[in-house]
Amino acid sequence: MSEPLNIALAGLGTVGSGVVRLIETNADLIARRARRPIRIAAVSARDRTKDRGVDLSRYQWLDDPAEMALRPDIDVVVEMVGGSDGPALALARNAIAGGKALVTANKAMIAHHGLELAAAAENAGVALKFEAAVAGGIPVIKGLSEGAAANAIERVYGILNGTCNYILTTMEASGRDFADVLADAQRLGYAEADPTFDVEGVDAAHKLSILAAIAFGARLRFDAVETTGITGVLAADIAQARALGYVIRLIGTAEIDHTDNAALFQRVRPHLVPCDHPLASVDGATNAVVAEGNFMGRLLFQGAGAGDGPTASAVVADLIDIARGEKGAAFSMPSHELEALPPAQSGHRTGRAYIRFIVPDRPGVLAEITAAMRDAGVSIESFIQKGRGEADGEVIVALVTHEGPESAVSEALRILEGSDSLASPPLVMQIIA
Ligand SMILES: NC(=O)c1ccc[n+]([C@@H]2O[C@H](COP(=O)([O-])OP(=O)(O)OC[C@H]3O[C@@H](n4cnc5c(N)ncnc54)[C@H](O)[C@@H]3O)[C@@H](O)[C@H]2O)c1
Ligand SMILES: N[C@@H](CCO)C(=O)O
Ligand code: NA
Repeated sequence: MSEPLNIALAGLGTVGSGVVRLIETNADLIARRARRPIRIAAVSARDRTKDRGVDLSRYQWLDDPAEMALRPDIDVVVEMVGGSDGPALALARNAIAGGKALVTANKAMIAHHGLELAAAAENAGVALKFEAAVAGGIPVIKGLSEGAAANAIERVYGILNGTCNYILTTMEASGRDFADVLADAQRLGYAEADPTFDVEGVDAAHKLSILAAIAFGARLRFDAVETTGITGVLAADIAQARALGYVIRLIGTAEIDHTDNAALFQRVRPHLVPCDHPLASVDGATNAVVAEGNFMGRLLFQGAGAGDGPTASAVVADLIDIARGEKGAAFSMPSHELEALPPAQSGHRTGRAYIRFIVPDRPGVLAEITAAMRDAGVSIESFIQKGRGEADGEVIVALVTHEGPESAVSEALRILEGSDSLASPPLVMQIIA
């Protein structure tokens, strides 16, 4: 068998210790499939004494991961520290500049600096791979950039954050509180170091921007993802949606808008999903990605989007590719060939929407809401008013619109803005077709 692929691991948390466990457990089959062994040459994390459930005594410990970039005996640096900038980015830049391949699970870093790192890797002639960064263990990057490579991708959308999906589906099944369920997701190792990235939709936006770049051959534009998280979703919304035949899921959607010149639409937002749609049965920390291509039709990728084992599986798959000598292009084509597409206007879009208001329980309120809808040209399909809401004297009013332009819904909400008939800003969720 050939020389081993020597790797250095930075970060030994949920993902890093999963990678050590996987490489140790499956060493033989990995060596056969990679046609050479994968050998851990050095490891580094903040705290050497911490019990991680893996025996690290046989690996060289580096107090400073920066050393990895300089060591001639290391072929690949595996970054599992996290954070868009700081030590992770410094390590990534130095590793590539030092001629090492880089494997990372860090979607925040790739979303912010992926184009720079890809260009640096191309110049240095080394691989940059990040399968674990999008939808954890699901090989969706490989699926899109290799399996679907012959297609023009028309749309890519799905459930991209395990923490939010775990929270929404657990709230749905148990009626438990948001905060209580979030604490569980953190305990299970699904949540980011800063869980606001999960619940505010930022983590899903990181992943969506990476997927969109690969799917459409577009320059990555994380800054242009329209992002709303799940913190505004009430137990009452979950119940209303259920009564109407839907569940609520945080969905990231990207597609090319051809209304004027080609533009890139990217949005993360809670959506209503019909109970018979494949995404409705995706629960817990499971992720699912749907990709629609002009020859392949609709593909559905589904699996564990977070957690040590599945994420490690994706990291080590990247290492096996590198061991086999497959460099590939980080975003499926050379970074300078990615097309610079402007962000699309969401008002061009059409569809049905759920709009929820919390209103004072007094005469005239419903009339004001329906008048605003009429004046903006929004046609209402159904309307639910539910008993007393959260606070005293307030009720929850939810409506579902007929198919129509999103710009009309925005106009209706603009008319209602600041009205004393609304106790708080309304929540709008699109309905997945
Ligand atoms: N947890 C998941 O399910 C999951 C899934 C996919 C991707 N990711 C990504 O993987 C990365 C790691 O996530 P995690 O959940 O394992 O995080 P974690 O907090 O469990 O582990 C981070 C590790 O990095 C080490 N570290 C922090 N600062 C360091 C520094 N300056 N130098 C050296 N080591 C340092 C910590 O000691 C720890 O070992 C993140 O980018 C995350 O977004 C996580
Ligand atoms: N925090 C992320 C981890 C996987 O990327 C999630 O909950 O999906
Ligand atoms: Na993946």
